[in-house]
Amino acid sequence: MKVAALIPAAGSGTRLGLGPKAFVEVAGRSLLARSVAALAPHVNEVLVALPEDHALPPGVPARAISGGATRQATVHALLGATDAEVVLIHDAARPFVPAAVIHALRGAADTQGAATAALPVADTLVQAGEGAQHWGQLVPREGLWAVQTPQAFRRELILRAHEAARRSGESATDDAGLVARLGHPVALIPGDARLFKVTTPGDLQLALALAPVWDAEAP
Ligand SMILES: Nc1ccn([C@@H]2O[C@H](COP(=O)(O)OP(=O)(O)OP(=O)(O)O)[C@@H](O)[C@H]2O)c(=O)n1
Ligand SMILES: C[C@](O)(CO)[C@H](O)COP(=O)(O)O
Repeated sequence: MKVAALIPAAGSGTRLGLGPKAFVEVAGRSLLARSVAALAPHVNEVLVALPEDHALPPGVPARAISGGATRQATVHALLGATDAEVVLIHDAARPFVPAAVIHALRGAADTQGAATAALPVADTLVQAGEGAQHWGQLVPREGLWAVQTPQAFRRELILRAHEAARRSGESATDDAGLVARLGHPVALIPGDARLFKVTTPGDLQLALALAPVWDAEAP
């Protein structure tokens, strides 16, 4: 069965403030290069979507297309550029991807069609009340998970979910959410704290601290 890794990397990195985020380097390797290197050994092809005016850096073993105006549009373009039966969709902005999570997702996609990495929420949650920064109502955290990537799908299913969203004009912050909207179950696979998304300057500091440990453990 042909499996593809699809890596949306076309974002502008506004919150990080260092230009297109996928090209930002952590300990000598870009976020994009790290994500590709983590997924490539587990799939038959790697496809990345880049900002329109950017080329794939040398030495990154992938095929590149141009992304869209939103993450959802970018993933839709990636889905149209592969004929793989199973796809692993993974944010370039999550550079540390444990192999065990990839294996678990692959298995779940084969048996259940759709699966995402996710972690049970560990903090107290509150809905802000009047004024964005005032305590409103406590949100019980039991049963709540924070969703990560990779997310794994039978391509036919995730493509159907994206097409349905296009037709209805709906958007979602991730791909598993679009599948759930079809009424199809999505398996929650325990992710990993190291799969955090590099979104803000603070996240980049965490990535810089983790990289030497991660690189020392890499096979
Ligand atoms: N039009 C877009 C927007 C986002 N992404 C990708 O989706 C992932 C998650 O998005 P996010 O962390 O929000 O990245 P940016 O959109 O670059 O960040 P910001 O919102 O701060 O601009 C990233 O790998 C990003 O490159 C994409 O491929 N195409
Ligand atoms: C796909 C995602 O990483 C799952 O948590 C997340 O929804 C992306 O959100 P962003 O607003 O594009 O950063």
